[in-house]
Amino acid sequence: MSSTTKTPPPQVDVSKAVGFKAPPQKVLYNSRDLMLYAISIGVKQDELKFLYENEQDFAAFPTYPLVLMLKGDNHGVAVYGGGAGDVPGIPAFDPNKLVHGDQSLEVHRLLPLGGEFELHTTVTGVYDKGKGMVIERTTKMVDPKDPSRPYSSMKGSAFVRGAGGWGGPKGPKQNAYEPPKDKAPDAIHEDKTNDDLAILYRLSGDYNPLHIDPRIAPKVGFKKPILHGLCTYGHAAHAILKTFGSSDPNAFKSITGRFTAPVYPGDTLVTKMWSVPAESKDQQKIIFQVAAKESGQIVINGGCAILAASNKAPQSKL
Ligand SMILES: CCCCCCC[C@@H](O)CC(=O)SCCNC(=O)CCNC(=O)[C@H](O)C(C)(C)COP(=O)(O)OP(=O)(O)OC[C@H]1O[C@@H](n2cnc3c(N)ncnc32)[C@H](O)[C@@H]1OP(=O)(O)O
Repeated sequence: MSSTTKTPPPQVDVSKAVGFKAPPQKVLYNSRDLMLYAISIGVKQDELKFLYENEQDFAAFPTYPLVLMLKGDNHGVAVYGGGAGDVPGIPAFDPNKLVHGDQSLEVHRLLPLGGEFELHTTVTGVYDKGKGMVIERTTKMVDPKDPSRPYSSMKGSAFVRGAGGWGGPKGPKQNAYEPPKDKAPDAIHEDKTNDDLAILYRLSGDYNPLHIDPRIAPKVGFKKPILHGLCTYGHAAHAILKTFGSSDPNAFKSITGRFTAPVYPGDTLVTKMWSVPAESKDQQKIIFQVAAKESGQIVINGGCAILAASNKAPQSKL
């Protein structure tokens, strides 16, 4: 006879978890990794600089460092935000219940075309959201020979569904960027994704089975494997840089956004962009949202990117 028992809330010790510094994580990549990433975030042959190593201005797409946090082939398997019990004070949990929550990236220096680097990561927040637990990490990508000048800073959160209710802090409210009221987007970029996109994107290094294994996704409430959040995020970053930054990697300064609903491979990603006054005259500030056309759901909300100012008109102004 079967009986249903409610899973007890996890025993979380915030004081042990927050401030925990993970051991430096060695990461490496080469130009092939950069090209694979670029093609899987929707870059096409009209921007060969991200796809062809013989182009004079061949460059890394600026959001590439985000991939490194989850690049599995450095470890055999990637560590999904603490699921393996690698963070003191957070008991191991089912990694399939984890989804990517929020993400931001700040670019400090142009990325080299390859090499060996280190990620220095600190757990900066653990929150009880009732329906789930949020684990926030802040990571710097550095050259170990020159760690005082990081290439980028990244803050990301993992949302562990069903792991809330342990009486912990709720955390700060999201600093959500809202599109200006009553103003149509300045540009809209549509990307029809391929049904097999998650299978391609995972080769960048995030081998999470949630994105490929049809036996796992339904067990955790998805009708089929979902797309990697960072793949959708890359599509948005690409739409923004292409439209407002003339595809110049030097123009990309920062990006932030929250994953609000799952994307299924094959969905059409619709990135709406609003150019709003920036804090400095050297910058452009772009508020953005991404929706999946098929479900009609907003899949990235509260988005904002900062680019260097440009005197060129947006490429696909409506
Ligand atoms: C460094 C990080 C590394 C992470 C590793 C990632 C590995 C990858 O392989 C995994 C992935 O790529 S998964 C794919 C991308 N992510 C998704 O698809 C998630 C989509 N979002 C959802 O499903 C829901 O918003 C959901 C489920 C997230 C929340 O929905 P609900 O349960 O309905 O919650 P809601 O009622 O809307 O809000 C409750 C409280 O939670 C906060 N919150 C909501 N969405 C959040 C999110 N996305 N991130 C962080 N916090 C979030 C709300 O603010 C609310 O809290 P409060 O009351 O304090 O405001």
